[in-house]
Amino acid sequence: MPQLRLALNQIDARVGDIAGNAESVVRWTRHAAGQGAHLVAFPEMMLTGYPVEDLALRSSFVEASRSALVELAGRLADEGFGELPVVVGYLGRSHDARPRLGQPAGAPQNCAAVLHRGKVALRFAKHHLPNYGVFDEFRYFVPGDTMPVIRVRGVDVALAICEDLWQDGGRVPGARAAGAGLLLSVNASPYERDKDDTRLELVRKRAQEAGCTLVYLAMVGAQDELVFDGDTIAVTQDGEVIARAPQFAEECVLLDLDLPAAPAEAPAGRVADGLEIQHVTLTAEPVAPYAPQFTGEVAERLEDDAEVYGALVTGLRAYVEKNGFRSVLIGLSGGIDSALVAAVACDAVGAANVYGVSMPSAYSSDHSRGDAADLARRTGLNYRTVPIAPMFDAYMNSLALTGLAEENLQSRLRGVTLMAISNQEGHIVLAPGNKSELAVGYSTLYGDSVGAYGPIKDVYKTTVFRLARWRNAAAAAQGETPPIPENSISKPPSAELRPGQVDTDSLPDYDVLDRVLEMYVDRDQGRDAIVAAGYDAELVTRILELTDTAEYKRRQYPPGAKISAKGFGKDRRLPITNRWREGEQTA
Ligand SMILES: Nc1ncnc2c1ncn2[C@@H]1O[C@H](COP(=O)(O)OP(=O)(O)OC[C@H]2O[C@@H]([n+]3cccc(C(=O)O)c3)[C@H](O)[C@@H]2O)[C@@H](O)[C@H]1O
Ligand SMILES: Nc1ncnc2c1ncn2[C@@H]1O[C@H](COP(=O)(O)OP(=O)(O)OP(=O)(O)O)[C@@H](O)[C@H]1O
Ligand SMILES: NC(=O)CC[C@H](N)C(=O)O
Repeated sequence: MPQLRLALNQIDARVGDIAGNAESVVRWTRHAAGQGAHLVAFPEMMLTGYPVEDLALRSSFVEASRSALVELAGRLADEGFGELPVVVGYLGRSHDARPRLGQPAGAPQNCAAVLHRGKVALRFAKHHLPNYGVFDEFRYFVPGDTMPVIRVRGVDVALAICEDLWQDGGRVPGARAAGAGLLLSVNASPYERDKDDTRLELVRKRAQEAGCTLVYLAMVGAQDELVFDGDTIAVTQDGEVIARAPQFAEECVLLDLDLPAAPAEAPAGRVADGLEIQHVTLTAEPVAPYAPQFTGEVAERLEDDAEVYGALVTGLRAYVEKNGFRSVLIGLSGGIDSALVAAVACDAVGAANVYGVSMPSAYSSDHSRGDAADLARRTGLNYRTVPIAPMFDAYMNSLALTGLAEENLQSRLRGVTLMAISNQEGHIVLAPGNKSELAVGYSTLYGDSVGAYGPIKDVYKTTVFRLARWRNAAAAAQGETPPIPENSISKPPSAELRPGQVDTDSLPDYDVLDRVLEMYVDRDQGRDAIVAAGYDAELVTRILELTDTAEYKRRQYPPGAKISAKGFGKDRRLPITNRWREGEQTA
């Protein structure tokens, strides 16, 4: 039986940094070559990063990606890796896979190529384009119409790109029809809670359908709101997991596989969905001395809270680093939200790069100030106090505000103070709002909602509590100081904008609120369905109305890591100006 050593590079790419990403490909290929790999693979759109959004519509960017691919092929050969086939994702054009003489280069495509002996040996494009949730690929790309198969050391390897596995038809049955011995899919699949279980089931099912071993190579890292959790998987055609990479970590997964020999005659013709087989034999590679060594490791899965927390850390770290910052700034109230954000920030960029500011007003309780200072001591973040009372008094002398206007002024003075320190010292401001608050508009525009990035904007308040407890327990289990003061977790949440204020003055208990919001926001259920699930009709109407009328606030909120199936970003697009009110039509 022929044997292949695969090098599956579960790595990050930076959107728009074509030269830097090409450099990564060279560096990781060098490592793979040193490990005796026979076939090297990189994630979907490795060369450009993913998703490139409207950059795909700009010719200069598409052409830069296409020419970088050709240069990269030459560079790999110059560096001595020419005999090693390298599969790399890039942004291409519709005629790349099948050039048509005398015709323009065509529409943008989500492509991958096999680089070998200094040349682009094969190019192909994603056949199934995702166009739901956060994906808009019909806006940018036209689908690929070939079934790519490469023969490497006597094994026929069929190739696919991400969504090609998620939809029926196309490349999975195509791989079976082409008689492939291995199906290799390169991916950039954004994180959502529990998606690893869905992916595993999918990959198992598709391996059975393809009738061969299936290798699913994932991207890791983050881009704006999307987190890529890794989770590279290899399964046999019976669905047995033979390798699984760790979550949230860059890694070259080396895997030795015994695979069926390809038939003497290369497959040809059309297969599922009319895909035309594009077969390339990568001949005459020297057969290096080979002994199976990497039989596959199955990394332990993180439990649910650890996984969500890992996603928040990965998302924030990538945002800070990829945008050229080193440090972050947070208003510390002593409450749970800012405390969790601070803990995530310390894990993401190191406590030495986290700056916290306590900004007490006349209504700030002693325990709040004490809890903020305690958080700073526990984590080691940089801490200072800037009282807002003198600024508040100056405004009040000029404006004589009352009620909500007076309350919100405190929040806005804190926002201005944070942005002023950000400008002066170069830290980016983190907005501490959670998903429950964002849903019902429980935050002050240009006040506590200022910031560059909202690390917990897709985390419901009940999960905020759970994650805080989990993070403290994880620290205690390792003999470290738990970062979050117990008092920040146990006291009733309060905005402290007027004497004795608590969140439950304006909102239902978070347990109830979050369950209703999950039905409305995450599952798009209507008022009647939610009431039928056993919730008070009046309460449901109020929560839904608050949610509908807060769209304008959400649109002005900073980006932040998506951890749910439906975050307040590209996943949920609603009109701001919108007269539709759930339930009114049945009243
Ligand atoms: N459809 C629409 N499109 C565009 N703008 C719209 C709008 N509707 C109102 N607006 C504007 O929005 C303004 C109202 O929004 P905004 O100024 O935010 O004020 P508002 O939402 O009225 O008040 C802020 C709420 O957040 C609560 N809160 C909770 C937790 C923390 C904090 C904190 O600050 O630390 C605050 C606070 O207790 C209060 O209930 C209006 O004055 C109007 O200018
Ligand atoms: N006294 C304060 N000093 C510094 N920042 C503050 C202060 N009060 C409020 N903030 C900022 O405004 C944000 C919103 O306040 P809010 O009370 O909603 O959240 P929290 O205090 O973190 O959590 P909780 O809702 O559990 O009290 C805080 O997270 C914090 O960033
Ligand atoms: N990049 C892609 O094609 C991703 C789509 C796929 N359904 C996923 O979420 O994993």
